[in-house]
This record gives sequence, C-alpha cells and structure tokens, in this order.
Amino acid sequence: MSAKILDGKTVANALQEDIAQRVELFVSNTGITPCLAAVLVGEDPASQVYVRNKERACGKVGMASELFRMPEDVSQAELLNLVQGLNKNDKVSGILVQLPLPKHLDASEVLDAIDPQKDVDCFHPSNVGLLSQGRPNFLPCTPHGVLQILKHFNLPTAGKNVCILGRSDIVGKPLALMLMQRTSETCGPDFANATVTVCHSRTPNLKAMTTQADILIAAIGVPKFVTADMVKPGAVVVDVGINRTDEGLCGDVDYDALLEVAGAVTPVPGGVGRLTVTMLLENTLKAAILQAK
Ligand SMILES: Nc1nc(=O)c2c([nH]1)NC[C@@H]1CN(c3ccc(C(=O)N[C@@H](CCC(=O)O)C(=O)O)cc3)C=[N+]21
Ligand SMILES: [Mg+2]
Repeated sequence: MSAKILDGKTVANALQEDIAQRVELFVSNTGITPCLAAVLVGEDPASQVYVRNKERACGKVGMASELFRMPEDVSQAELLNLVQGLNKNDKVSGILVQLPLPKHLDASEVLDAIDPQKDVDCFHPSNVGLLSQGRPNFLPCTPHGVLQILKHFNLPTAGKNVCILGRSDIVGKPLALMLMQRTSETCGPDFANATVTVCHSRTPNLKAMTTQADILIAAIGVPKFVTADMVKPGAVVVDVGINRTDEGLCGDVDYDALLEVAGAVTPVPGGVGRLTVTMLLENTLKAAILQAK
C-alpha cells in the first residue's frame, strides 16, 4: 500500500485564488485595502521565516502587510503600547503577534490587549469563547487549515474517530472544539461531527488510542513521534508538526514509514503550514469586512 499525499500547496493555491478575487471586490467596493500588521520581537530564525511567508502571501492576494520589529529586550509596556496603537490605527485590519515571545514578557497580557475584531489568530478569550459556543468570529488558522485540507481531498470527519495528539491553545484544543461541533461555518457538517479524542503527555497506552483513529492528527512538536505501528491501516494522518532537526525540517510523524500504512498523509513542509498562512489571509479579509461595517 502507498498512502495518498495530501499536498497543501495545491489547496493553498486554490484558496488563495478565491481570496484574491474577494479582496479585489472588497477594495473596489470600499476603497480599503485589507492590511495585516505583524509584530516580531527578537531575531528567532524560524519566526523570521514564518513572518516572511505571511508577508509574501499577503502580497499574492492583493493585501497590504506591515512588519513591526521590536528588539529582544523590549519591555512589556512598550509592546502593549505598540498593540494599542495598532488597535486604533484604521489602516490596520488584522494584528498578529508572532509567538513565542521572549520569556521576560507576559504573552497572555499582550494577546488579550489585541482588539477582538483585529484578532486574526483567534487567540483572544472572547474569540475563543465564541468558537467554543459554535458561533465563531474568526476561525483559528492552523485548525481551519486542517479542515480545508480534509475538505479539498474529500475526507469527511462526520461520524469518524478523530484522535488529536496535543492539547495546545493554538492547535489541539481549538481543533478538538471545531471537529466536535455540529457543523463547520466554512466546510459544512461533513467536516464536523467527529468523535474526538485528545491525547497528551499524560495519556496512558497511547497506541491503543491512536490505532482506533480513522483520522490521526499530530500536533505535539516531537520529530517523527508517530510511528507506523501507531496507525490503523488506511487511516488519514495529518502532520501539524514542523521541527528543525540536523537533517532539516521534519514533522511529528515518521513520514516515510507511514507511507506504507496510512491511507493518506500530509507532507512537511508543503502540508498544513501552507494552509496556516492561507487561513490568516482569510481572517485578515474577514477583519477588514467587519471593520467596514
Ligand atoms: N501568533 C502566531 N500565530 C501563528 O500562526 C504562529 C505563531 N504565532 N508562531 C509560530 C507558529 C507556526 N506557524 C507557521 C506558519 C507558517 C508555516 C509555513 O509557512 N510553513 C511552510 C514552510 C516552512 C518552512 O520553510 O520553514 C510549509 O510547511 O510548507 C509554518 C508554521 C505559525 N505560527
Ligand atoms: Mg507544512
């Protein structure tokens, strides 16, 4: 058996074409160009790559982006002041504070300071609350990207056992919320209605859980953690991990070994990461539309 490769580039390109058309229409109707403000603190090389990818993607769909760089030793007050300025700035539709922040800063306080209408990451407690109640303002980028990949390749989640490895606030937790809802705002009921199991570092007998899964989603940040024996033959495996190792970029799954067992698998790079950036564009347009009202 050889797994189908779920190429994120194809999906991202298709969605970006659609976003570009809606951006063009919005600009011609309102005279407003949606603009993403990205805040980058320090010089972390991975963060620089991601922020550059985000800026490039904005340009591709006809949106503006502005990068705000702050030194590694910026104070909490200075960073909060920057965010408050961006909240008030009418030219800025969406605000993204790139994580992780240096340890001396209180990330929660910074993220909570972002205007919920400009919170394109969907990290603000009011947006997380709305998401958990099934009436989202924004959909979080990476979980939404996972749904869009599954939708593109016609791999519905309704009635399926979905196992999520990882309980982070950025991926595992919001993705579990979205998959257990009755419907998805953008992908419909076929891409919701799952039986969701969330596993983490304190889960006993992990393999007994993962081998039950029709769809296995890895978001733990441990290179090649998911091995072939953990996967039910024919299962769909979505790899959200991006780990920088001596041998280069790799995901949370042992990709080569899984090709022989899984029914379908996402590559890294070129999988979910592409969609994370694309769904950020979607949210920036959404933010601009909300603010034009
Ligand atoms: N406030 C905030 N929001 C985020 O959404 C956020 C964040 N902080 N901090 C870090 C994580 C990680 N993340 C990625 C973005 C792009 C790629 C991406 O472009 N991936 C490409 C290329 C990867 C590469 O070449 O390094 C791919 O997978 O093909 C991956 C991961 C967003 N995150
Ligand atoms: Mg990727």
